[in-house]
Amino acid sequence: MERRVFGVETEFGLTHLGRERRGLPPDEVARYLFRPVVDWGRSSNVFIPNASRLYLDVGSHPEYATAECDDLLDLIASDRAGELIMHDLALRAEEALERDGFDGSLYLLKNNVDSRGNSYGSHENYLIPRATHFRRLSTVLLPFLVTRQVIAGAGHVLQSSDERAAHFAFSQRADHMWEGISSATTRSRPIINTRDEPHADAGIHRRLHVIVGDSNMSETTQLLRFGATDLVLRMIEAGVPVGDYELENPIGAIRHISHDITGTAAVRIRGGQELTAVEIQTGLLEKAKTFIARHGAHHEHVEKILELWERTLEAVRSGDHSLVDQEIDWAIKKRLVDEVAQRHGVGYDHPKLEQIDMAYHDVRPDRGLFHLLRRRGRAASLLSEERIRAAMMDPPATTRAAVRGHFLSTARAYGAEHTVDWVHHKLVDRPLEALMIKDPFVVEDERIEALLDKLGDRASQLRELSVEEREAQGVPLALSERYTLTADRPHSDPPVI
Ligand SMILES: Nc1ncnc2c1ncn2[C@@H]1O[C@H](COP(=O)(O)OP(=O)(O)OP(=O)(O)O)[C@@H](O)[C@H]1O
Ligand SMILES: [Mg+2]
Repeated sequence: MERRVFGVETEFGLTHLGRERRGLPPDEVARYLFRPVVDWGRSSNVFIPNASRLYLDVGSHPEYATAECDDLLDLIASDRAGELIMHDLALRAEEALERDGFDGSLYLLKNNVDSRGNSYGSHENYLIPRATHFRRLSTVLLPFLVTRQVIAGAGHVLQSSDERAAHFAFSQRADHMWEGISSATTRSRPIINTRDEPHADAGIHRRLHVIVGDSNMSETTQLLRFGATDLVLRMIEAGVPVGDYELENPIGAIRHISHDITGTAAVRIRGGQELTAVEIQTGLLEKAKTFIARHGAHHEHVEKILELWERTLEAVRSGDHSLVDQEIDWAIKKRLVDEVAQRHGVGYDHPKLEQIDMAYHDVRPDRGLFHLLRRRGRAASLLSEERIRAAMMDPPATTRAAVRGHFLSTARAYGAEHTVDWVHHKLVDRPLEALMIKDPFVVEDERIEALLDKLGDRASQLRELSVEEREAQGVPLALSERYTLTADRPHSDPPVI
């Protein structure tokens, strides 16, 4: 595909530590966290003005799903905005908890395993042509995803078990995957989920749902993760030969690879050959380089992605992790963990190191260890704070998210009850005029404008609020109103006779 739509869903871990007493259980804390969301949207499943989705299912892992993005930096900005939105909610929840007599600290972690061993996800969504051959997904994409952890894993301090001693692994998620490709999400947790919900024209497109990834803190790692996956998909879509790396046992392989930080663990390819993760990734990288040399770069970050991909593989191959220890999560984290281990003369089985692993993912900017490292110049970034803050409020401009954001903001300004999802737009008073946008690349829609026109004369009545005005609203920034009505509400109460 020339242009592709991307989206990431992040589930967060939540812990409340009481100052004197035990903290509240996570599901209760999650309800506190989502109180402003429910007040704002009367539901714990809402689309917010930046066109992304906030969602609290039963249980305790609040989720943020980015709006549809067709630009990788927009995608990373929207995902990072999600962290700040959750952080904003966490600060308010902490205050509310305190008011109710539950003093203590709330920890919101963008990671994939809690201290009790539960796993939660970071799901990627890629728009792909319906015609993409399923077989190529299992022969090329699956081995790519199984081995991708060596370039994009978040790193993990694994405690000792019956089978092995405590050690540092590439991935948090690898030990929690149970199947290669399947339509189930929770029970068997597959690497690629085939549940067919394209949120697009099902005759043309599919939404590829990848649920194997680790949540990343590092923006550069995210660029590599999404960018390299996009490149592999492009080669699959173009039908070019990419080599056959179909794995004999993808789930055995993903664990085996994760647990061997030297990158030398070999996995068996169907047919008997044995290859290491670095060899498989190098094979795919070389094909991608050739593909780009022949077809040209399709966006401005391709060169950077290829360069970082190569350098990361070199870091694993040579054992010289300093090649990427500011850009790739597992290497940034490992350097920190190793320094602490050395300073205290302890091994990976020491609880302190497990704590550091967790604290790396703390989204709180003034407490999280990743953020601390970034401030100290030990972790690279790609985006300015302004861009991330803007992404908390504004939808991406180049996909239908722009229409959704505009629809939502306008309907709210008029106090008109409405419902939206990825595809639908409806004013509750006009149920017969519900509108669908199946093409995710649409950025304007006359039908929606006409529907919104029925709310009143927008040109003279709506005034866009400045960021300062929106900040002054006393609600989380992501939930602030974008417009105010300059005239009286057109739908005022009916006259009393
Ligand atoms: N046509 C599309 N192609 C690719 N991604 C899409 C498309 N439409 C929406 N997306 C993205 O897919 C993600 C959908 O997230 P959502 O959590 O709603 O889906 P889900 O995981 O299938 O549902 P649930 O979490 O309820 O099981 C979002 O990040 C969104 O931006
Ligand atoms: Mg989801």
